[in-house]
Amino acid sequence: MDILSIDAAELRVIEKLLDECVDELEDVESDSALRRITVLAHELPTRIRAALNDYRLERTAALFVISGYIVDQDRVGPTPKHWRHRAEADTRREEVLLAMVSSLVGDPFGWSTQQDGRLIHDVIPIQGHEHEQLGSSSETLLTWHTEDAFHPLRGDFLSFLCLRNPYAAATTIGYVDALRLPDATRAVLFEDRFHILPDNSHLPKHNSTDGAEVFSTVEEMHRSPDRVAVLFGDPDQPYMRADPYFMSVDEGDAEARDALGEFTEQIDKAMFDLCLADGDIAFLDNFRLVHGRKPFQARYDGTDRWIKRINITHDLRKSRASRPGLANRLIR
Ligand SMILES: NC(=[NH2+])NCCC[C@H](N)C(=O)O
Ligand SMILES: O=C(O)CCC(=O)C(=O)O
Ligand SMILES: [Fe+2]
Repeated sequence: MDILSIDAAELRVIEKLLDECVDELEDVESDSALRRITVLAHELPTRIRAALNDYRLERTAALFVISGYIVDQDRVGPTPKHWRHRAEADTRREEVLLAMVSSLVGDPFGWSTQQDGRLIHDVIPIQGHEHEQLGSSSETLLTWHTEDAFHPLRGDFLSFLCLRNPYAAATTIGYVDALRLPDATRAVLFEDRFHILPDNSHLPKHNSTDGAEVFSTVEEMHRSPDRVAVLFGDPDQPYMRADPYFMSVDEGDAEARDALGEFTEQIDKAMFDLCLADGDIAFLDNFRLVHGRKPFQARYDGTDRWIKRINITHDLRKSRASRPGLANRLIR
């Protein structure tokens, strides 16, 4: 992992930039706000812009953390009980900051099938979800995964801004570099022999969006998932795509099953903890690492862990046919 600690002078530049623009950017997720934020990001301190450019080009570790931003806990207010209630909180400043740094790595996008089509997600524990395989779970291990592994248009990167994490609940991280696989196993993982089902966050029951129409693509992926590869790209320095909890192989394909088992075991062994603290901004390379979250005890009293999350793509054009318009960042 690489870390950049914001120094006092840099923090002043960031705060001033936010002071000047946050009030005018009423709807952070609107097309006009996102375009303005992308331009304003070029006024961030040079060291941050340089580090994010190196990160975007994979010259640094797959996990990159910027620490030292200070969250005004009083202004932000209590952690909402559900992401649907996010409007009750005043987190526009943090959303603008996260969108700004994210735009230096690529372009933020979202899914019309996730969190009611919000571009900036809230990762908070939700009562009743304790044991679900969802970001809103708590008491159960959130098994490691590539974010939106099932989808060919999944993000290149993910960004998190931690608003609070009072009990230091751990995000887990596993690097693709940790793999030491025999050539034969590696070769199998490079072949299109694996199914990945859509994870539960894309189900209609975890959205309040009216009309099932936006879910039809994901439902089709559920009915007949494509066969995909776990490893791809350079044979010696591959990228990965996996979410074992939602994966299977064709019946009778013992070779693929064993290769997936070996892969999963090695990643399991190499996983390490990342305990995000207030104000930490983390970038996760969705091609070079997998991530999950350890169990924790939620409080539901307004003091719970709260992370803002954005999906980032290198290339919005790839999803153009799956978005209703140029100005719309939501894939359906
Ligand atoms: N292995 C898994 N649990 N995968 C699903 C991950 C959770 C999902 N990304 C969410 O936002 O809720
Ligand atoms: O809570 C975390 O640290 C990670 C959550 C996550 O991976 C998810 O919601 O997909
Ligand atoms: Fe995730």
